[in-house]
Amino acid sequence: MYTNALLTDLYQLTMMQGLYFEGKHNQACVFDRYYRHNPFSGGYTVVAGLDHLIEYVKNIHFSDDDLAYLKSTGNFRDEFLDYLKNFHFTGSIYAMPEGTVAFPQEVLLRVETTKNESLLLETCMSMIMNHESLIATKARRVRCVAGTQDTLMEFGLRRAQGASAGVYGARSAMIGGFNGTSNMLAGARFGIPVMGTMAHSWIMSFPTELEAFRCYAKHYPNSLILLADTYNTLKQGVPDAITIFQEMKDAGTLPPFYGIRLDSGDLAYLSKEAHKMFAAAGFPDAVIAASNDLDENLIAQLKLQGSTISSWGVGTNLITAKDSPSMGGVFKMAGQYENGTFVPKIKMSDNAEKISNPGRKNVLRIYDKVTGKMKADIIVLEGETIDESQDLRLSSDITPWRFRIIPAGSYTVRTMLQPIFLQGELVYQQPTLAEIIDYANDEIDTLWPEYKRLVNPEMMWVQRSETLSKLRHEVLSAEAAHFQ
Ligand SMILES: Nc1ncnc2c1ncn2[C@@H]1O[C@H](COP(=O)(O)OP(=O)(O)OP(=O)(O)O)[C@@H](O)[C@H]1O
Ligand SMILES: O=P(O)(O)OC[C@H]1O[C@H](OP(=O)(O)OP(=O)(O)O)[C@H](O)[C@@H]1O
Ligand SMILES: O=C(O)c1cccnc1
Repeated sequence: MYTNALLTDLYQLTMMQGLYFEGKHNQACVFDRYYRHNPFSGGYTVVAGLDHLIEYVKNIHFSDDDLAYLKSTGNFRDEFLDYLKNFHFTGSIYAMPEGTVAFPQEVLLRVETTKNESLLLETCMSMIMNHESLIATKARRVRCVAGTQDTLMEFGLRRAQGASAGVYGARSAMIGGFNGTSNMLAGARFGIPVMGTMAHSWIMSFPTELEAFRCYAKHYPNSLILLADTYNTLKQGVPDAITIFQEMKDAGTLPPFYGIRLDSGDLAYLSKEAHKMFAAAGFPDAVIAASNDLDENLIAQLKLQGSTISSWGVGTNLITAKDSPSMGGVFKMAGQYENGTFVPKIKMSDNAEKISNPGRKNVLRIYDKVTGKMKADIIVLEGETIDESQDLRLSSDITPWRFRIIPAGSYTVRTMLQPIFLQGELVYQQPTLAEIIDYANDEIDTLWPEYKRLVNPEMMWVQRSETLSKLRHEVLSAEAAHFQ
């Protein structure tokens, strides 16, 4: 059987073989994972994918079939393939927990291990974390406009780009604040509440819509969301739903949660009219659910238009992150050990934004002590601390004339990267999905609304510490000296 060790790019394996024959494969090094722009032109990213990444790292090894395939490509020598037989992860990983809100340029995850292990991890790690963080962020944007009371149902499996995207996307949607999914495999694997209504095919399978509704109510009297738009929503769907609700009310079987789903037409208008009709018939608490290519922008629009929808099915636009379909997280080397000494490394670029930060780093998050809201993130060298009893000066090394003083005693500091693996051992107590969801909900509350708005959000202040700026300047100058 092939394993996920092959879930990588050819060049990682050819570089690994090259380093192996050069005797450099076990050279210790440090890699950082970070990204440069928030997806959806938003103000934040919700970190997700760590659980999946841990499974991948724990299990990484080459099977006989993997090795036979590598040999068959003609690129790899027997001695290297023998070395791969015992390959496993021996290093350390530090990461922001799932559900954390994060910002461009900051280290989301740091890997300290051998060169070859770092190379092998890069592709799959990036794939997992880019995808899951993207979907969690999209879901959070939807939750932010839906408010805390509305129900959000993830309906995207049929439009997902493959099984993995559907299943892990459903889990990420939960981290982003959804209430449940229609995806049964995600429900089974992650314990996510499964939710759903019915398809148009159910309605079309009966001589009349009324019979379709009545039959559904007979089999599922406790979860009764009737799809009301198959023929004519206001002239037939809603009146038929009222007939069924009345029959159940008369029989004393009307469940506490009942209503309709709209899947076409003007959702604002139809929901308002349907609500009026339900209220007039004595069913003011009938739930109105809606779907149809929804996303955070449409939901915000529908709310502005006074829709009475309180349950939203969101599929395609969420599961494919349609308006921002990839997250550009990268994995860059920040340094390596040469003859026992750590040598910080930098990736140069003509584009200043793309020049990487050297060294072993962490992120310190500054919160207002009274409000608990986030004020800034400072990318520091590992081990750097901030004394909360001193004034804190926030200023960027790019625009040093712009600065802000945070008075002593008015702020708290939190270290963002937590140890996940140490010397190959998993040391992280993996939270349950329910715990991650609670944490993610608390995390988003640390942002003022200005950072969460859909359009032109405020950008979180992220800066390098003075020590890191100095190191970066030194490494940059030393590199530049080579070609002067
Ligand atoms: N009041 C509204 N304001 C803004 N957008 C809306 C409103 N009502 C619906 N929409 C959105 O408009 C898009 C198109 O809706 P429309 O009803 O034309 O869909 P449709 O799938 O073409 O309908 P049908 O299934 O009847 O062909 C959908 O994304 C839908 O969510
Ligand atoms: O619109 P999305 O956000 O992608 O949400 C999922 C969509 O999937 C279903 O439609 P589909 O036409 O596939 O099947 P149906 O016959 O059940 O409506 C459902 O009715 C939603 O419209
Ligand atoms: O249960 C539903 O209503 C549902 C599930 C998947 C896709 N669309 C709708």
